[in-house]
Amino acid sequence: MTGTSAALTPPADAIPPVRHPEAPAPGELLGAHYEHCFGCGGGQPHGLHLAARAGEGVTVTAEFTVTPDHQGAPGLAHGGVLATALDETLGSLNWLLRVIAVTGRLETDYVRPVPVGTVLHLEAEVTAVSGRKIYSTATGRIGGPDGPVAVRGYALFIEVKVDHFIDNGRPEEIQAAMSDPDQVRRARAFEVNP
Ligand SMILES: CCCCCCCCCCCCCCCC(=O)SCCNC(=O)CCNC(=O)[C@H](O)C(C)(C)COP(=O)(O)OP(=O)(O)OC[C@H]1O[C@@H](n2cnc3c(N)ncnc32)[C@H](O)[C@@H]1OP(=O)(O)O
Repeated sequence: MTGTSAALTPPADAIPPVRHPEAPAPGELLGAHYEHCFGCGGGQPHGLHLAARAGEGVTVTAEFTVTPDHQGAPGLAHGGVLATALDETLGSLNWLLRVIAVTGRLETDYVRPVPVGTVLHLEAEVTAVSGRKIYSTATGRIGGPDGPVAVRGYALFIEVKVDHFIDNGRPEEIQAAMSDPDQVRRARAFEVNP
């Protein structure tokens, strides 16, 4: 059974997404948005280390290898970890719009169990934009990029300003991030770009 809630149906006045002219070229790795991100950061030993790559239009592909740290049942990936992989992949799409956005709603279908040692091949696209609301979908396959579908995700991201993080994050991490000029420059550049 699949299907999404009404909250994930774009309104009638939604428009197709527009790839930002300075978005990374198709095929380019996007890199981590934050070193300590559980989804993509290199500084998280048990994190997903998910690597996303720009695709054509407003699409990305990504890969994530399930390790023993990611188990729920013996030898199988935890559903919450798979949701994280979907969330991270969907979130990376906003890089191509050059917009800072956070997940407002995420819905998932779990179609097949995902064993430890599996590479989850993900693809995602933005389907519509309405003001600050960004609608997107993702699919995760096992056994190769054209293998059987294991998970699907449907999301609504909401555009925010950098202040969202500054106002709500724990001061220790915010101060560390603010003292990283690359992190601040990138975030501010995204914020002011039309
Ligand atoms: C130095 C610092 C460096 C910083 C460097 C940053 C790097 C870039 C990091 C990115 C990180 C990504 C990481 C992976 C993606 C996550 O995992 S993000 C983390 C998980 N998400 C969150 O923590 C978000 C928590 N929620 C919130 O903060 C607030 O609810 C939100 C989402 C910002 C919305 O609040 P708001 O701005 O007050 O907006 P609001 O008016 O409530 O809603 C706007 C619209 O969205 C709709 N909406 C909002 N929520 C929902 C919902 N759940 N369902 C349906 N509709 C909704 C509203 O109905 C409204 O619709 P309209 O009335 O406009 O038609």
